Amino acid sequence: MQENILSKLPFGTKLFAIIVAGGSGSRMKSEIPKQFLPLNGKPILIHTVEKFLQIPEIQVIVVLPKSDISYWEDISQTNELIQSKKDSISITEGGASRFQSVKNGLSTIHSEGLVAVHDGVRPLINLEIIQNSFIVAHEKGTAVTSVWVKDSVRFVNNSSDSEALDRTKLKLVQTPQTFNVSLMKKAFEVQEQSFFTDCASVLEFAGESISLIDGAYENIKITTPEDMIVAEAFLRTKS
Ligand SMILES: Nc1ccn([C@@H]2O[C@H](COP(=O)(O)OP(=O)(O)OP(=O)(O)O)[C@@H](O)[C@H]2O)c(=O)n1
Ligand SMILES: C[C@](O)(CO)[C@H](O)COP(=O)(O)O
Repeated sequence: MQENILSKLPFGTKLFAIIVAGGSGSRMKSEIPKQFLPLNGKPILIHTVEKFLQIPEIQVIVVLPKSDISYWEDISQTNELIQSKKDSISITEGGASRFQSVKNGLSTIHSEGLVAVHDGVRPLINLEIIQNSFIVAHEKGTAVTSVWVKDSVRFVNNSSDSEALDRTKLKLVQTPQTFNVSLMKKAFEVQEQSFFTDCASVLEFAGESISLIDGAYENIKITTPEDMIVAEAFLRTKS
């Protein structure tokens, strides 16, 4: 049986997950928002929410565009796990940017604890990474999932000038990105900046140091159509 490493947290520590699914999926160019595309017969967002519901004591906040909330309610009605954990899930309206969507989710949290922010379109996340992110966020305040770059990388100065970067110093950032709730709330009081591509950049701007934890290469963000093929292939290896 798998060890529940979350039992190492102080008794009563409140755990939250903000699953951001408030985007429009413009790069996917699909008819329905990409978070609802079926992956092995089940909407991407349902796969993702199910992963977080594996933690018994968690409160999950799903952030969606206003126009998609009733669609989510329809599709989640037939999901046994989600129906059995209805009291552990709430829905919040998204904002114009990822930063705003996260901020809206965060504003629904009114107690101390730890909060994991995860892209609704990263359905291949696993329980071990989620649990580890909570443990490290408890110890250090921040825990940001990442993997080492595998390819060679070049920094492009302009169309005729680029230079090699040292890939042993480069990591790709994923989600979950997990934080102490009050640290995160304080950091998100700031005015939004154009370089806020994730929560780590917001916390860093607020002067916090970012602890990196190991992610997984399979924890891809479904962004463009070929990502669906990759995600389906990964899921097949698990069934
Ligand atoms: N206003 C926004 C924008 C993005 N997201 C969420 O942030 C995650 C990562 O964003 P991305 O993959 O870029 O999603 P989209 O913004 O939907 O896609 P695109 O950039 O191609 O339009 C997604 O789960 C997305 O739904 C969000 O909650 N609110
Ligand atoms: C948060 C993120 O998934 C980390 O890699 C990424 O920054 C989201 O970026 P996007 O432009 O919103 O897809």
